Amino acid sequence: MQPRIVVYKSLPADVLAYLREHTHVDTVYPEQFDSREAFVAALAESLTQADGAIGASVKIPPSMLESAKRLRVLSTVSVGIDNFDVPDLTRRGIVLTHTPDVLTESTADTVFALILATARRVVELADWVKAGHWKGSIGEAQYGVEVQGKTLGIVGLGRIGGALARRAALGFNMRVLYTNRSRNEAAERAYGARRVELARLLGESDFVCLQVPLTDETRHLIGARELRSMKRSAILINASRGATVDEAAIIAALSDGTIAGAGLDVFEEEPLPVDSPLLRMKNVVALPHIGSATHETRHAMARCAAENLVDALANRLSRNVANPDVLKS
Ligand SMILES: NC(=O)C1=CN([C@@H]2O[C@H](COP(=O)(O)OP(=O)(O)OC[C@H]3O[C@@H](n4cnc5c(N)ncnc54)[C@H](OP(=O)(O)O)[C@@H]3O)[C@@H](O)[C@H]2O)C=CC1
Ligand SMILES: O=C(O)C(=O)CO
Repeated sequence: MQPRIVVYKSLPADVLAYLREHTHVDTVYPEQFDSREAFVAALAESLTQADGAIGASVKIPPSMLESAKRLRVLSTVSVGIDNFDVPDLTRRGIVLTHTPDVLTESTADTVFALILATARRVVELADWVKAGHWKGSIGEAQYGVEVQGKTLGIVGLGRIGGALARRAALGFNMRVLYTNRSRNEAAERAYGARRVELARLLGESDFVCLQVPLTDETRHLIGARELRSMKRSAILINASRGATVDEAAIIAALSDGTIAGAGLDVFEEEPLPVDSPLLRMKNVVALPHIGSATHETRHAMARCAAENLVDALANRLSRNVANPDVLKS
């Protein structure tokens, strides 16, 4: 008998067809429900009958799994795994798979787009032109700051951080500093990246980019104190998860000139509430969590997650397992 799965995010037709070839598919999509609560309740109910599930952007806490006695595999269409309690999944014997690598380059592009957009005030000035304010030669009031030759601090130099370091060092002749718990020797060799303490990175960088996973250790890693230790001319870029930064602290720091600007792809609450002060700040470029959002990358992520699920259900997956300890039990 084919394993039974729940698909809780719409997937490209060919990926869904692939899943239907190998499994019995049930679907529960957010857009079918009037409220988020109703969707989550329906998902929890369908997990009770499922061997596996595939989707993204939904928190799946232990409480949702109490009655999911058959569940063996959760496949997230993302590299980030902060929607799950990973040790709890391991205790339950549930394999968690994710999609590293396939989104690395497109996400690094988004980060670099935020660096350039904030430094050169691209969004603010494009809006200024559209509003009919361009009536003569531009002057200092419209100048931005240089990116090339500056110092880039990467908090979390892993796969995406490495692709960012490559763009910065080889494309823009930037000096690269980073903080990781362990050294990234490949990035040190290839891009001259230098591992330093967070305090030094914050104090010396012109652009501080967060690319750490969201964990208990990294939640609110950047708060009021850290923002105060940055240069007043510095720009903060966050394309990791909103909660790696204390959003109230960043709003205060941007309002009082503690830092010069921010490029944000992720927020503590998503979608960003329409009354967020961030939306009224000229020195903020806010994006709707588009780090990996190209047609090509999103398709590759869906395909990767589907293959992860099918292979894990067949007990033949050794790649892309976020809790490899589960395979030992
Ligand atoms: N905006 C978007 O759309 C996207 C956002 N993301 C986010 O980016 C994150 C990173 O992805 P990816 O580069 O593939 O992941 P990697 O695991 O390759 O890189 C993460 C890096 O963070 C470092 N790190 C982890 N914990 C800490 C810590 N406590 N202190 C300092 N450094 C730490 C790791 O080094 P070490 O272990 O040595 O500390 C590692 O170098 C994802 O988890 C996701 O949240 C990813 C894709 C798209
Ligand atoms: O993969 C992730 O973790 C994302 O945030 C979306 O690509």
